[in-house]
Amino acid sequence: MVKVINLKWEKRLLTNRNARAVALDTLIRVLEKDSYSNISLNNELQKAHLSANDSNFATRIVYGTIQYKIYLEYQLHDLIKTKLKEIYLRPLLLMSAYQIIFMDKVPNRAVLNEANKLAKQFGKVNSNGFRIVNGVLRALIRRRPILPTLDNLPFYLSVKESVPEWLVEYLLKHWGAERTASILSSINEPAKNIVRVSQATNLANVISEMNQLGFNPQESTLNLNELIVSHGGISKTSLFKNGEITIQDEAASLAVQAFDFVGNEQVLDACSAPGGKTVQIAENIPQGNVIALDIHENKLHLVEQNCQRMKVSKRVTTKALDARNADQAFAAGKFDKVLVDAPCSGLGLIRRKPEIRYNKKLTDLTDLQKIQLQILDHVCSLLRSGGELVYSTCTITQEEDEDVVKIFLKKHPEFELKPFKAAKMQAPNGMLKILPDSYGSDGFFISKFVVRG
Ligand SMILES: C[S@@+](CC[C@H](N)C(=O)[O-])C[C@H]1O[C@@H](n2cnc3c(N)ncnc32)[C@H](O)[C@@H]1O
Repeated sequence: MVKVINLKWEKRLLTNRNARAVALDTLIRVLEKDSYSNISLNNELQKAHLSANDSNFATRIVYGTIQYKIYLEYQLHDLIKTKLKEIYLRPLLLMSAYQIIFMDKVPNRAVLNEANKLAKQFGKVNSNGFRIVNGVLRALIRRRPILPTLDNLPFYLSVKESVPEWLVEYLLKHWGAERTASILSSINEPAKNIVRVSQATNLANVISEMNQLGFNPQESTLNLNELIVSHGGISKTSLFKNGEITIQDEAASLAVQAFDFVGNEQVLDACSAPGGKTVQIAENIPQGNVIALDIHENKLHLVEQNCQRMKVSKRVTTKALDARNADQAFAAGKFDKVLVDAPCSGLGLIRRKPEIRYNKKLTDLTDLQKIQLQILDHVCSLLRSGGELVYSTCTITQEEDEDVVKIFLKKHPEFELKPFKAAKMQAPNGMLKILPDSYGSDGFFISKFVVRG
């Protein structure tokens, strides 16, 4: 494999070795102990006190290794001739393979040297782990990356895009070979840095300030108040701290825009944490109120923090409640609008959260469908006649999206789908599905209902 070697990078990497140890510690937790990547990485970064560059380097190794786990395992599989007994070995081989194959600026000999040292540091006394690591990585460097043959398309795509085979088969069944390949390659692209500008703020002023700060904001294709910025770090700006902008995907924010607001409504946000859409609803109803539920009491402080920062707290009340009990807690017909942004498989978010792909299985889709339908069953009576119900998910599966709509309508013939316009998007049949390759946004589903007149 030919790599362009940047000597400045090499020197920096060799003098700052801790980044890789942080990455390895994190990956041991995530890959061998099923911990969450963001929590484990934050904990390890906090302990290590790395420079900003080294933190970025460790972060890239962790997320890249997780993102390409299946692909990397395939590269290493026939090079590993012995049982990997020590817990650090598999994560170390995977993260080293990631650097060799994907990080062009990192010289292979730096990867080898550092892997060697980490093997000695993490291995037991008298362990021969460093020899295994050395042998496998040298063999990998000699050989080019490989892929399975195309004869078995699901397996080929599973390895190539590092997505479990069941999910590839699912996509193939629903969208065919060409679209599946497009969806899969798009979810491995870097996620956009995207912000939503508060409706209480002047968009032109925000754009001008972002330009001054070097964020080079660009218009979103989907949405009016969303801006794509050139790089991360926006949450450190005063625009963010003062509640003029928030971080919200351009497809996700369409769900609230599917409502036709008057401005004084009573709204129920049935599944609200961390509160992105609660804030957005509150911005639309200067004389109204939102009740924001979540089953997990410990997540409600995120909703409250978000509302406070975005200066809409006065119009929001949070309440820990299983939405499946909402019809016992509130009077029938109390609300003008109800949003069910349901718990779901989250498969529309794979680009942002690479491990989602490994945590889900086919049966989850129907298990989640049951919960989604139960929530809808128990909130729909809370809507006043003429009120609007929006059901949305951050997934793209038929079971959790169109099938939920179909089953709900069958059980509740008093409801019908309502065509809607949300920012730059139209949903003439009352449903809008955005696949991750359509606009480079999250995959998202929105449906809107009204009580039949
Ligand atoms: C997709 S997230 C909501 C995201 C949120 N609407 C936003 O825009 O920030 C789904 C939320 O539903 C909550 N949840 C799951 N089951 C629930 C239930 N039975 N009742 C209420 N909330 C539930 C989860 O804790 C999670 O916070």
